[in-house]
Amino acid sequence: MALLNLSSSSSSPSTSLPLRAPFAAPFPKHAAFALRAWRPRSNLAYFCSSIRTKATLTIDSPSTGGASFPDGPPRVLLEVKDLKAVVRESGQEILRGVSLTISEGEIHAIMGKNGSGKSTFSKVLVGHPDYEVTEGRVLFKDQNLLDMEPEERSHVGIFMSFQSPVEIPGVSNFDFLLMAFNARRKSQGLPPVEPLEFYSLVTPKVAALNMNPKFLDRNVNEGFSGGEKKRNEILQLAVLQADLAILDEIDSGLDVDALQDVAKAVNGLLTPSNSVLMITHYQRLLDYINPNYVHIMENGRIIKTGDVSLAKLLEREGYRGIYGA
Ligand SMILES: Nc1ncnc2c1ncn2[C@@H]1O[C@H](COP(=O)(O)OP(=O)(O)OP(=O)(O)O)[C@@H](O)[C@H]1O
Repeated sequence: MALLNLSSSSSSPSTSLPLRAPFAAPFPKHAAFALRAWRPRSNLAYFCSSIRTKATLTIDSPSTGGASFPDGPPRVLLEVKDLKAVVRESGQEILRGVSLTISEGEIHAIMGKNGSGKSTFSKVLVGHPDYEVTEGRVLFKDQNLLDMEPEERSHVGIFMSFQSPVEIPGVSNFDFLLMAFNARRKSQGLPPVEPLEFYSLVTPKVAALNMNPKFLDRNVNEGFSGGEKKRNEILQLAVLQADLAILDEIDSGLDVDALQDVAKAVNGLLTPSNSVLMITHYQRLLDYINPNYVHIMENGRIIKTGDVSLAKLLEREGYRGIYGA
């Protein structure tokens, strides 16, 4: 069992958290879950705008037409087939057969009315305990994701930014990031980094997000405004990185400047081999993070897939326009 050291208010470790124990104290259930859903990667990320022009051969979308791949088609990262899931407690079916394929270097956006199942889908992907998968399959890098514990999912490369990031009283942002970063290193057989070295690693990322460095000393999300929480989520992603970043409404609660900072940071993390799945209600985010594919979810299924013009149609005409299209 991996043991992580946490301090309550400074960067010097003092208490231990058993990472593998499900939702172990002292973190609230969802905080521990969130921690385990992260997967950092040690290589330096770099921006490659060319990924936005890549297309996949596996999704029926207008933007695949005529695509050619001199180096071969991009590798499929995530393949979801006929995924059905219920709320564990009540048995209520929420996902009713979701199918979606994401290849390396692609940005996918999921849009849909309130309650259509978008967040549930993303939470099921990271193994949220509130839901039980009843049918379907999910392969991530050719491995059966559904067989994995949430922690393993983070180790194989999935990060999720939650719609409502949790507060973790008594744990500083810096300690939390360091702990998560070192947990990942441990899973890769690497030695932990010391706080001083980590400080040099994290401060440029804080600056890139236009965050006040004082946020590193504050307890995780405690007293943060909605927008500050969202920036903080992206800081976590920037530090930990992932092969697949699932971003659930990162644009909600952001002012115009914050939206640009966050979008810039996300764009800066993209490489030809990683991917983003973002959930959003609004076209404005897609102006900054340009998706290859836009999916519309309705009643627990993806009912339409297209390019960014689908989001523009939605903005113009609402869901009536989509259903009639
Ligand atoms: N743990 C749960 N217990 C009971 N109902 C749930 C649970 N999780 C999801 N649901 C229900 O499933 C439906 C889909 O919820 P979900 O949060 O996935 O929707 P969404 O598309 O993300 O909505 P929004 O755009 O409003 O965020 C909703 O009716 C919601 O109430």
